[in-house]
Amino acid sequence: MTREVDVVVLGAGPVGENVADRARAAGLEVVIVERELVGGECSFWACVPSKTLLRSADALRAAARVPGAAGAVTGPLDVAAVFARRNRFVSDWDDAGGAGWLASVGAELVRGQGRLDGPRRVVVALADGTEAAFAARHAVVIATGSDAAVPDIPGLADARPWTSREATSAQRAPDRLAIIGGGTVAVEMATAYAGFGTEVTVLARSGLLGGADPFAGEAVAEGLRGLGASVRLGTHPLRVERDASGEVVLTLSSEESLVADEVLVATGRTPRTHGLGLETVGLEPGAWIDVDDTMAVRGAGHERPEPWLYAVGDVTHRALLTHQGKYQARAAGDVIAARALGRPVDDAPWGVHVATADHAAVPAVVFSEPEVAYVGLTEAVARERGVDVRTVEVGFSSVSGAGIHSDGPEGRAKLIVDAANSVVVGATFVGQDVSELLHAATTAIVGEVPVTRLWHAVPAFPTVSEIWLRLLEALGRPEVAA
Ligand SMILES: Cc1cc2nc3c(=O)[nH]c(=O)nc-3n(C[C@H](O)[C@H](O)[C@H](O)COP(=O)(O)OP(=O)(O)OC[C@H]3O[C@@H](n4cnc5c(N)ncnc54)[C@H](O)[C@@H]3O)c2cc1C
Ligand SMILES: NC(=O)c1ccc[n+]([C@@H]2O[C@H](COP(=O)([O-])OP(=O)(O)OC[C@H]3O[C@@H](n4cnc5c(N)ncnc54)[C@H](O)[C@@H]3O)[C@@H](O)[C@H]2O)c1
Repeated sequence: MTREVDVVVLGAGPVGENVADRARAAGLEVVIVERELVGGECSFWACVPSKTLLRSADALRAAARVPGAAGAVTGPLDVAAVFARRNRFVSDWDDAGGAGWLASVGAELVRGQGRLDGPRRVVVALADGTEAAFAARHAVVIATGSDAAVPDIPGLADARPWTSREATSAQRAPDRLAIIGGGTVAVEMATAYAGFGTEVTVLARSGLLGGADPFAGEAVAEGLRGLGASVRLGTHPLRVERDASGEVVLTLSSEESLVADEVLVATGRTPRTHGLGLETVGLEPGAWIDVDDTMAVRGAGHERPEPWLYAVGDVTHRALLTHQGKYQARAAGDVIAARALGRPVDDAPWGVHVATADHAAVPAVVFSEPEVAYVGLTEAVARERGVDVRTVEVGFSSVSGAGIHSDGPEGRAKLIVDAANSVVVGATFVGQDVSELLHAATTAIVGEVPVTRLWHAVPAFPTVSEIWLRLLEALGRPEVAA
C-alpha cells in the first residue's frame, strides 16, 4: 500500500536533516529515509571525527609557540586519549542522538534504502526484507551525499586501501601511511597522523590544495614537512600491491618504490546516485545531480508547474561542505513549504529561497598545519571571470595581536578586490587559528561592503583581526576628490 505524505527526504545526513527541519517548521508532514546512520558522513566518518583527531596536536603546537606555556607541555601527545575523545564525539558510531533530534522536530524516520519509483514516488527497502511505498504530495528531496572515489590505479582496489572512512574511524595509528592525493582530506589526514608519530608520505600529482590560492598549498607542504611528513609533489602511484606480509608497496611515477602499512586514497568524491531509481524520472544514474538555485532538479520532467524533485548537499556537487549543504537545505526546505502552502517565493539572487552564495561566497577551512581558510574567488578564478582584479597580501608578523597570540607568527592573508566596484570578492588566510578570521571576510563579500566602508570596521587591539587593517592599509587609504 502506498502512503501519501507531504515530503520525502532521501538521506538523513546533516543536509537531509536540515531540509526535514525547515519543512516541518512550516507544518508539512515529513518522512526521512536513512539506510545507515542519522547524521551521515559528516557526523561519523568526516568532519567530526577528523577534527577531533586533529585538535589535540594542534593545541599542543599552539602551546609550544608561547613561552611560559611551552615549558609546561613537554610530554608527548597521548594518542590513545585522542582516539578515545574521537570515539566519544562520534558516540561510538551510534546515532540515537540524531534519531532523537529528528523525532523532536516531528520528522518520521524510516530506516532503509530508498529509491525513486517514478515522479513523486519513493520505495524503501526495509531491513526486514519488506518494502514501504510513499507518494509525496509536494516534494521528494535527494540528500544522499557522496562516497570516496577510488581511482583506477592497477592493484589499488585489491590492496585494501583506506578511504576517509577508515582514516577517520581507525583505532590506532599505523607506523607508515602513504596518502594518494593532495586535496583537503589528504592534507588534514597527513597533519593528524604525522601528529600521532606516523611516518606519512603524501603523493600529490600536482601541488597541494588545488582549489585554494597557490600560496596556501605551498605553506601546507612546508608545514607538513615541518611535522616530519614527506610531501612528494608531481608524483603519483603507477601500481599498488599489498604483499603477503601485509605491507603495501607502491610503485611511483618516479620509478621508486614506497612501502607503507596502510595507503589512504584521498582523490575526491563520487555521488551516491546509483540504485536510486533516477532513470524512472529521466535522470542519469551515477551522475551528480544538476539543480537550479532553489535546489529544484533540472531535467526531472516536473509534471506540474511547481517542481517536485529537489537535491541538496554533496550529491549536487555545488560545494562539498556541510555548512554549505545545510544552507542549501534551508533554502530548499523553505521554498518547498512556500510552494506547497501557496506563499510567495523569493527566488531572485540573494532572495530567501535561493542558494546564491554557492556561486560567490563559499567559506572553507582546512584544518591542516598551518590552517588555511578561504572564501569567495581565488585570484585565478576572479581573472577567469573577467573581474578587474586588485590583490594585496600581508604577513601576520606585522600584526601585534598575532605576535601576542604566538611568538613569531607565520602565515599571511590575501584579499582579492574587484577594483571596478571596490568590493572584496575573495580572501585567503594561512596561519595558526585563522579559521576564526574567515567569517568577517564572508560577511564583507556577501554584503558587498564597499572598501571605503570597511575602513570604518575597526578591529580591536591587540587581536589577530588587525590583519584586516594591515590589508586595508596595503590597498591604500581612500582619497577625497578635490
Ligand atoms: C574526511 C572528511 C572530512 C570532512 N570535513 C569537513 C569539515 O570539516 N567541514 C565541512 O563543512 N565539510 C567536511 N567534509 C565534507 C562533509 O562531510 C560533506 O560535505 C557532508 O557530509 C555532506 O552532507 P550530505 O548530507 O550531503 O551527505 P552525507 O553526509 O554523505 O549524508 C548522506 C546520507 O544519505 C544516506 N543515504 C545515501 N543513499 C541512501 C539511500 N538510497 N537511501 C537512504 N539513505 C541513503 C547515507 O547513509 C547518509 O547518511 C568532510 C568530508 C570528508 C570526507
Ligand atoms: N575541512 C573541510 O571542510 C573538509 C575536509 C575534508 C574534506 N572536505 C571536502 O571533501 C571533499 C573531498 O576531499 P578530497 O580531498 O577527497 O578531494 P579534493 O577534490 O579536495 O582533492 C582530491 C585530490 O586528489 C587528486 N587526485 C584526483 N584523482 C587522482 C588520481 N587518479 N591520482 C592521483 N591523484 C588524484 C587531486 O589532484 C587532488 O589533489 C572536498 O571537496 C572538500 O570539500 C572538506
